[in-house]
Amino acid sequence: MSEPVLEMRKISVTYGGIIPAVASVDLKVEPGEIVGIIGESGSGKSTLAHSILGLLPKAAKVSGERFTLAGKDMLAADREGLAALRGPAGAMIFQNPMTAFSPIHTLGRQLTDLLWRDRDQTVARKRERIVAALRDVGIPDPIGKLDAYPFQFSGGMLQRVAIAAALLMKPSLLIADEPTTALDMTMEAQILHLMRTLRENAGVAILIISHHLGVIAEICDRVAVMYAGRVVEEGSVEAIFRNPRHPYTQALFACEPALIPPGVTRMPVIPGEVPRPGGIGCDFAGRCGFAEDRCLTLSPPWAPAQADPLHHSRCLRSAS
Ligand SMILES: Nc1ncnc2c1ncn2[C@@H]1O[C@H](COP(=O)(O)OP(=O)(O)OP(=O)(O)O)[C@@H](O)[C@H]1O
Repeated sequence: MSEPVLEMRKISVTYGGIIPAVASVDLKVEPGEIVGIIGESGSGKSTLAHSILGLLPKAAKVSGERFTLAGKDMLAADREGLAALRGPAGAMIFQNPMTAFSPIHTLGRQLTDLLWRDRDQTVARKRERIVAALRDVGIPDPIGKLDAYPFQFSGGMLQRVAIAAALLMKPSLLIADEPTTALDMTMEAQILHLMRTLRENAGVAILIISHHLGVIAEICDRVAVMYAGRVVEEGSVEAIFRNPRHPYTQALFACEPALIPPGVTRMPVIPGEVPRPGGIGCDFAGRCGFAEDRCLTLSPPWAPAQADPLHHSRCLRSAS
């Protein structure tokens, strides 16, 4: 079996203090796999994504047992080493594609700059690669677009260019942080279709973060649910959506507008706020409708579901 593109074992991240924003996370992404991360605001999704690409602020500390990206040891790498891995090992696309580009340079210039590593290639060869990448993501008249500026594109078209930019560097892992949140539904469907095509044609693995459960259900093979810096449930997309086991995952689904039954007129919310991790017992106990006394004092184990050993959750009720 081939090596995972990403492997994190007991990885924690702090922003300088002692309370972790990401706490002892285990996560694997296999080649060509699409893995989704869901969770409320503040649950640590972006911190996790930024740790993979060495994009955390200087004061942040990453620790744990094992952290590899495309076979490279991320725990052993210094800031320069992590920066060197950005591009060839992992690349990221963001919610707002406008922020990914400089407003004052043409796309041709900005995409050529990304190929600085390929010093032995002529300008003409780089141009050919850029035009091919833009064509691959469905940009019409790619040669004509090289002299255009970012503001001349719609949000959806610019997100396509951002994906082309990421793929130009042939990354093993593409990280997409809310890639369709700023787009309308038609554009969203096109971008999701594009990402699936890229996985099929280029074999790129994708880690996608989204608040939008419909996006996750549509595109992912596997899903990890984050709460207070931890992964509290993980399994195939079918397992998570058909049979969510953790009360937090169930609560997230109960708040998803598309899944609310007809006749319910008030939008449900999960009461309370995401706590900082590291307390005693289960981090969700204070907000959980099923909490028992033991949930306040015992740490829930990471336990597989009886019917599906690849579906895990971190809850005393589902473990017993
Ligand atoms: N630069 C930072 N310095 C200090 N703390 C931070 C920093 N960035 C994030 N945090 C804290 O880390 C925790 C996790 O935040 P993070 O942004 O990773 O969550 P998230 O799930 O991505 O949320 P959102 O969906 O709103 O982006 C939060 O408590 C947040 O306040």
